[in-house]
Amino acid sequence: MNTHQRPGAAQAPEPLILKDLTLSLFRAGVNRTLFNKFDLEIQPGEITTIMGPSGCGKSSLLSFISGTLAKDFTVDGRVCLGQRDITDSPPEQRHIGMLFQEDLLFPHLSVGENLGFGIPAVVRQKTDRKMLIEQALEEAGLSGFADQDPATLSGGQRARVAVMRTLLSRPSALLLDEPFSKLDSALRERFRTFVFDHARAHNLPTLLVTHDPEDARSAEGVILNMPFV
Ligand SMILES: Nc1ncnc2c1ncn2[C@@H]1O[C@H](COP(=O)(O)OP(=O)(O)OP(=O)(O)O)[C@@H](O)[C@H]1O
Repeated sequence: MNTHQRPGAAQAPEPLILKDLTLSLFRAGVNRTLFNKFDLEIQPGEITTIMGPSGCGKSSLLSFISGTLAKDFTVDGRVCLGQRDITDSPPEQRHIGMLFQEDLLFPHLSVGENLGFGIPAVVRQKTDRKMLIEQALEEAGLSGFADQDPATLSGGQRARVAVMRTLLSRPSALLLDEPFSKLDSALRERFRTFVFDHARAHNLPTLLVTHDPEDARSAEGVILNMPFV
């Protein structure tokens, strides 16, 4: 798949940068440091993988980047998109796309409505919403599915809709929190390729967290192993 600028794309791609991140948790009288002066830079179109066992802090790192970290944590450090420091920005202004283990499609909306949900107003003004949805469905191999109820889709089809919905929101970076772990092995292989190809085609700096070495190998980027402290 070639890198391409999509209609209505918001801005030039920028690296995702973490500077001097220290993240700790105080619980039952004990202070536990998950990250200590951690630095990371992911260029547009690159996929970096962080691997580590359950509970080491992978999801917490993604929450810090997306602005949804719980108040229980003590944090120091900055997160930037290129020159833009977004550390203190509310989540909705960060434009960070996320994919999780669960596809989180809205059950009360059709497939097309799910896809249309996140399209930013600025994109809708410039580009026909229906055309964007149809284009996304085609890319997901789901042409003609717009009016369908998400519950009628297979797991793989739902997963592809979730990816396209995230991309339609025009994110500046993509965070992947074990999005492959609930899929069976044949589907997993194909879905990995689908996600990684799209992340690169959209020139997104992408951070994958996983405990599966095969996910990390397939991403074909830098692999970092936790714990770091
Ligand atoms: N809101 C919270 N309040 C207190 N502790 C939390 C909170 N969220 C996570 N933790 C703790 O922080 C630590 C890191 O959790 P996190 O979910 O980031 O790990 P993880 O590496 O993503 O694990 P997994 O692979 O199981 O998802 C764990 O000890 C967890 O219990």
